[in-house]
Amino acid sequence: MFRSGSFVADRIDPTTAAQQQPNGVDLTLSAVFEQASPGRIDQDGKSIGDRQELSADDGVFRLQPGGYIVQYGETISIPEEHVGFVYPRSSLLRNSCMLNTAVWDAGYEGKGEGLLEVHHEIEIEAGARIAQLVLAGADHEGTYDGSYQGERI
Ligand SMILES: O=c1ccn([C@H]2C[C@H](O)[C@@H](COP(=O)(O)OP(=O)(O)OP(=O)(O)O)O2)c(=O)[nH]1
Repeated sequence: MFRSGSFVADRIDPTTAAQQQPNGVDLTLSAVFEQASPGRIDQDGKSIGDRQELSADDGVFRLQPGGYIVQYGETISIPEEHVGFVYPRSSLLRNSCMLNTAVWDAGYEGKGEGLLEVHHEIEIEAGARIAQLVLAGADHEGTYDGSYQGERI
């Protein structure tokens, strides 16, 4: 069962009333990066390539078509017996952009990242809402203990 927006809001810091939705909580855009060197995925391990942070122009990111790593402004705590999913705000895809996301594990805590695909030039204000986190009840063995645990908190 998916939990309500108010349940999700209690696991996100900070949150405002404007971020709370019926079924989840909106996440805001904190920082934008362009990948600058290759990463690597091995059978056992991985490394993340270098990246270059983009600066906002008068508080606005003006993004040309391409792929960008985005960081969210909120610390997310996925409670035990739950799994999290992040979806793009539909206004992004209505503007020819897409946010690619993965699974948010039980026990993870941190400010995560997503991949923003820009298919047509777009302007996004720093701090604007770009995504929504929902939480579903889930069985699991163990909790998240990987290299991203506690990132940026
Ligand atoms: O779109 C997403 C999805 C997940 N996460 C966070 C929460 C998740 O619990 C953590 C690790 O994700 P995952 O397990 O998919 O990463 P991995 O590449 O397998 O890393 P690890 O080896 O640490 O498990 O990253 C994000 O920041 N963005």
